Amino acid sequence: MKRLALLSPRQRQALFAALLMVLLLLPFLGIGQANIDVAANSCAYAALALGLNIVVGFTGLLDLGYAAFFAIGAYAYGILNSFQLHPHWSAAWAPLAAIGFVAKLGAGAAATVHFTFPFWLMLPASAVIAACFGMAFGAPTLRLKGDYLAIVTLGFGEIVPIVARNWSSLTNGAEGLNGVGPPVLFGYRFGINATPYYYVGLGLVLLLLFISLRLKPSRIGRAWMAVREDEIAASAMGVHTTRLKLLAFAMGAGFAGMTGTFYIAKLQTATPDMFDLPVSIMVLVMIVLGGLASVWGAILGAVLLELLQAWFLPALSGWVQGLGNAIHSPFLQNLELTSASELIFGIILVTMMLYRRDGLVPVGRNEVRLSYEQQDAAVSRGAAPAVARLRAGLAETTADARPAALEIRDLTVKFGGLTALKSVSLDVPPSSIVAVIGPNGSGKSTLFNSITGLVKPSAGVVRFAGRDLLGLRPDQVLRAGVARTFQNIRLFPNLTVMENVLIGQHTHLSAGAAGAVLGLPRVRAEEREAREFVLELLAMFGNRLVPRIDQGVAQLSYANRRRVEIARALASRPRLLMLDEPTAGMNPAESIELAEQIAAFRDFGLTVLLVEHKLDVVTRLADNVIVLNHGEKLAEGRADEVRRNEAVIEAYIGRGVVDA
Ligand SMILES: Nc1ncnc2c1ncn2[C@@H]1O[C@H](COP(=O)(O)OP(=O)(O)OP(=O)(O)O)[C@@H](O)[C@H]1O
Repeated sequence: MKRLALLSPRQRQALFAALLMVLLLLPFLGIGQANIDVAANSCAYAALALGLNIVVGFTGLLDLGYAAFFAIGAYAYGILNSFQLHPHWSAAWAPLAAIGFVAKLGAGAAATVHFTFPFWLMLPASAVIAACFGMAFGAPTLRLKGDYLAIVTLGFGEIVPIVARNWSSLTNGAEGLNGVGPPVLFGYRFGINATPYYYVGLGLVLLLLFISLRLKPSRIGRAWMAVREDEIAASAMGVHTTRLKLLAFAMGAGFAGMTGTFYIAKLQTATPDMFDLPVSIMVLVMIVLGGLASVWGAILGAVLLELLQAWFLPALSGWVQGLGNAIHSPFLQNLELTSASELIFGIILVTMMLYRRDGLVPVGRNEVRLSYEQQDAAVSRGAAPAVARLRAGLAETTADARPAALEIRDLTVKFGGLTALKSVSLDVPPSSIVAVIGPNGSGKSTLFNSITGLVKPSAGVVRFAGRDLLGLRPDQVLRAGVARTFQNIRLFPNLTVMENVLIGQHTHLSAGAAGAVLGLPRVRAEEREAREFVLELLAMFGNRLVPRIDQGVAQLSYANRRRVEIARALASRPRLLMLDEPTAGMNPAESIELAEQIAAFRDFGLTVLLVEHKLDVVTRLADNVIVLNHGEKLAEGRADEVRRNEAVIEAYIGRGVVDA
């Protein structure tokens, strides 16, 4: 797999073309109908895996009831192209009959309607129907996280087959739908020959593969991954997390719905047990085996599991039974491993978790080897292009808005019985730097969280540029022009430096899922420009980050991670930048370097609110300092005044520091 990653894009394209050629010629290679059928089933599983990969792999939503959407797509087609529903014929049906969606069976008063909705129409229609169910189901449940979401989806996955089993008038209950019509293409009726189904399945996989590959590096794909990596940070960077989760859920459901239609058309029957829990688990195992979030991995996992079930398990049963005959063991003679697939899934899951968590085709990060020169820090202060663009962004937003002043009045935050902030008021004038200092637990982070919508204050007013921020979601606060960093660094650890900073531009980019899939020129131009801006922003830190642009942020030094977080916040082109202990973990030289960069931000018009423990940094930077203690404002003034304040010395600075 590593070798594959090393291939140039051209070599990869050639490899893909060769593979595609083999796949297209597969039915002519004399492999037999049974194996072509296995190949067609592999396509169905691969399509399912690609859909679940969007939900679980890209967005990190553990969905254990995915087969429900597969069932919905299957029954949608099955019901609308079979004899299951046969209402009495009336003239009202005539228009549908004219376009071939229904047929009249019998004559006179006994005539009934035979539903014959075409497969080719139902393929996209099922995607839409399943996606609608996905949204209806997701809207109330996607607020849940992790295990809770898994349990709710598990329930949904159980409910759908139960409904199918019991709503006999619609689904024919446990007996299942019979006589589901096969696809008809230009008068050719597919029948039971596996070959045409294989080609349809292959087409479906190619379509879904294309969509997945286009979405993954797009604005939407990045936002999904941001949600997966750190929902709070994603939201603070402007991602409307609920909407994106819903989109992922709907899209995954749509993929499954389409596959359901394909699968049922191929089998020409649908029974509820085809959509039970083991199917959801099987698809999950496929993407874990392939590598979560890995598009090619999902396909590989699906093919391997189908081959395992179709070839390996029957062969294994034969070997074991043969062994049973040889040693006269009735237990082994009767052992049927073909039905033991769930046991095998379990073994695969456990083995993957123990030995290869990233799956067979891990989502690789380039290991960037830096030259000696690149590793040697060349410090820069305020790279001109980024500054120019940030300044232009500020001018744009300030043109019709009021000055970027932050006003906080009587802000009170309570956590149960603990009052973290007591009636705190402060002002951050436009284009100034205000620092908040205070001992641990004095409420500094709570202040930041209240401003950015992460904590709900019990009373008070937070107004920025004349707009009330209280009650807004974190992404709305970002849209209002307020970006922040976190005390404990909340980057998206499995994404690269470039991807992290690109996510900062989420609200400034407009590409939706459709635009990204279609590769519209507007979207491509926007993406190119966004990447350029990232490079410009990173250049603000000299060569500390530029050579590391494709590195996963988890590999960066602590100080560099802080810089990426600042760049990510700046990427949103804020008017107020809130930095929570930006120099924590940096040595004195690095702290001063960063302090000068922050000063440069103010110089080009940004308003900065800063939490900082290093008093020399505060003194160097802050126009005004606010001291918090036990959630209350203890003092306020210029840094030198505050440093001499007796109460501040007592509560925070300590006499030793001042005397020294
Ligand atoms: N989500 C929460 N639930 C309950 N208590 C909280 C919560 N967040 C903060 N607190 C409490 O509120 C008080 C203020 O915490 P906060 O993190 O704002 O302090 P801080 O000044 O940022 O401290 P530090 O410098 O250690 O980060 C502390 O007593 C803390 O334990």
